[in-house]
Amino acid sequence: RGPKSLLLQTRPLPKNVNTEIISKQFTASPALATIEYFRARRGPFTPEEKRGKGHLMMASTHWKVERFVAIAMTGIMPACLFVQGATMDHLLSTFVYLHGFWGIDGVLKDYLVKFVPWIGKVWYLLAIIGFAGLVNFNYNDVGITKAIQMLWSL
Ligand code: HEM
Repeated sequence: RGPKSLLLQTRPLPKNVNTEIISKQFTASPALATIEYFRARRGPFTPEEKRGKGHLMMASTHWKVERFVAIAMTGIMPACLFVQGATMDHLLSTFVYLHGFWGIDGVLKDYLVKFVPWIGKVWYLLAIIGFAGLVNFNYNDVGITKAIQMLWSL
């Protein structure tokens, strides 16, 4: 976001913001500001951002959903070996795909969006095409579990 980055803004925060609670506002020399520009943004976040303005859910709720999905995968992965079929294939693909999607999405948002603002749209497009491919594979081929087993037995 260049010089408009929240980190580099010097305008005062709204009166209702408790600066003891949120991160200190950034003020620095141009040299330090350049270094700061290349760091991933970890705040200060505006109250609107914390509430998840423009998003479907609060960031903390999203974080919990991500962890729920990651933990669920530890059960779904071995379960697929014992209970096989289309339902398990779709469950496995959906959970692993969601996890991988959010994982990469987070890395892109933390490190790349700042330099390539449209990268998120490319990622969403790739992700939709990729997921469609997986669903197609589960419907019209041996399914993801069987495919992994076949790969292992090579
Ligand atoms: C049961 C297996 C797995 C578990 C329990 C698991 C768990 C986790 C957890 C807890 C995180 C968050 C780490 C953090 O925020 O500090 C994470 C990040 C991530 N995971 Fe997994 N994961 C598993 C398998 C996978 C697989 C199969 C993929 C690839 C599709 C994957 C891709 C990622 C990515 C891209 C990140 C983000 C890395 C980052 O932020 O630097 N994970 N995983």
